[in-house]
Amino acid sequence: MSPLPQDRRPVVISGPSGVGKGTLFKKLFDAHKDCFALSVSHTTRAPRAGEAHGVDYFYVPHDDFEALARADGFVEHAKFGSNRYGTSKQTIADQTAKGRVVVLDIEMEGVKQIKKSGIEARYVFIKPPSFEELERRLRGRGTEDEGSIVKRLEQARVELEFANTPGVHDIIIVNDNIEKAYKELEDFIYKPVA
Ligand SMILES: Nc1ncnc2c1ncn2[C@@H]1O[C@H](COP(=O)(O)OP(=O)(O)OP(=O)(O)O)[C@@H](O)[C@H]1O
Repeated sequence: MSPLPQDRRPVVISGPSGVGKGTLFKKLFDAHKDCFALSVSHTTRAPRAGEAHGVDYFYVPHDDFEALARADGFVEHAKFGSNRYGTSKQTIADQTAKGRVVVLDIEMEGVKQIKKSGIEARYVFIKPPSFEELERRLRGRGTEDEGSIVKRLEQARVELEFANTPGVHDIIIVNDNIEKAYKELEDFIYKPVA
């Protein structure tokens, strides 16, 4: 079995949509079986076909979500459209208790909230080699309609600007060559604790 990283703090991975976050953490999970757990978020939206409770999301009624938010049960939460999304403190604690290092795939506002919450975590930002390449990947993935692509690219500009703020992230990895980017991510996560 692959060893756990010495540093057990949750790893927060952010970066613009289409930059390759999912591709990178899937490689990490495949290479190190049973070492990591992707944090499952809570949401008030209805499950889509093929999605499962506890796997893709924890699907909860609006009232339950609000109650948990009031009880300070989330490390970060946000509203997209009419639905709420959030990462519960309990989910992180449960996975950590199982001996896994929790990986959070989170957008910029969530990163800001986690930083404010004072929770111990490591922050990784994945950057595209260029804006044009990001657009090519988003289009190439074929999952988004034109409106969604335009929105994601606008948001990408904001996120890339935010990532320039000194001290926000512990490492910024340019995902140009996937193997090279993966190696950088793995080296960072497995860096011995000083
Ligand atoms: N280094 C790379 N070179 C070329 N293509 C890549 C590279 N890394 C990822 N891709 C491709 O780019 C597309 C977007 O990758 P992925 O879905 O992992 O992005 P993401 O950051 O997780 O996006 P989202 O935030 O929308 O979930 C995919 O089609 C993926 O195969």
